[in-house]
Amino acid sequence: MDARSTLRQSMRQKRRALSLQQQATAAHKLLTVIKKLPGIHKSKHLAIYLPNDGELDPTPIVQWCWKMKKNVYLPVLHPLSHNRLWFVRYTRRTPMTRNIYGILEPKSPYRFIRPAKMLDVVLLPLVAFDEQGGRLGMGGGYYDRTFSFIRQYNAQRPRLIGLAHDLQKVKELPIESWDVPLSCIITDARCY
Ligand SMILES: Nc1nc2c(c(=O)[nH]1)N(C=O)[C@@H](CNc1ccc(C(=O)N[C@@H](CCC(=O)O)C(=O)O)cc1)CN2
Ligand SMILES: Nc1ncnc2c1ncn2[C@@H]1O[C@H](COP(=O)(O)OP(=O)(O)OP(=O)(O)O)[C@@H](O)[C@H]1O
Repeated sequence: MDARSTLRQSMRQKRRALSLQQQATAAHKLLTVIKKLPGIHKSKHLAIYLPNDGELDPTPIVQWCWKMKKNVYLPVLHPLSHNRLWFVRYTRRTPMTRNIYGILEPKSPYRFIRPAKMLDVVLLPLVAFDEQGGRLGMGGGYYDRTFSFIRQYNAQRPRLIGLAHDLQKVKELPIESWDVPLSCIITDARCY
């Protein structure tokens, strides 16, 4: 195994070891930090995710967005395009199904897709990060491929925000040429 996958395994194990109570506390602290982000109140279309594998739980943010009448979207594995994501509208009534990784996603997504370029904010889950902007995801390159247009066209939208538990911070990660730039990383403790 290379260094990246070894680190990925150990960090995933670390976050899975958190108790339900620790997860719930982290999720509520996260919402507090998110609400203070400049610009978040103006955003209308936010892509979020449903937690898997011990990830920092953004469901309080989903609830808050619904309450504030903001539109929430979830990543859906693209059925044709290799390792890319679609973003599909998510409401309390959306029928759900599990994807190949066992993660819940909206069923029959076709009617409610929003193009990635038309999202305001994307909250994406990280496996590890450093204070210099280096990051590690699950290894599929799904977000990198889907948002490669940001670097390509120097696009101002959407704003990508990485989410992770504070304990997923490492000293240094190499930045790869395909890594899409994040505007910040938010943990249960603070904003980097
Ligand atoms: N909550 C959540 N949703 C998400 C992501 C995510 O990281 N978190 N994704 C972000 O990309 C996409 C799914 N990507 C994923 C990539 C790999 C694995 C995974 O568990 N891989 C297995 C190996 C699976 C196999 O090859 O059969 C593993 O590493 O153990 C899960 C999700 C879209 N939705
Ligand atoms: N824009 C792209 N075009 C083609 N391949 C890409 C692109 N972005 C990433 N990849 C490939 O995807 C693979 C996974 O990348 P990496 O290990 O950085 O995943 P990751 O950090 O988990 O990404 P993500 O958080 O986006 O899922 C790499 O082998 C990389 O070559």
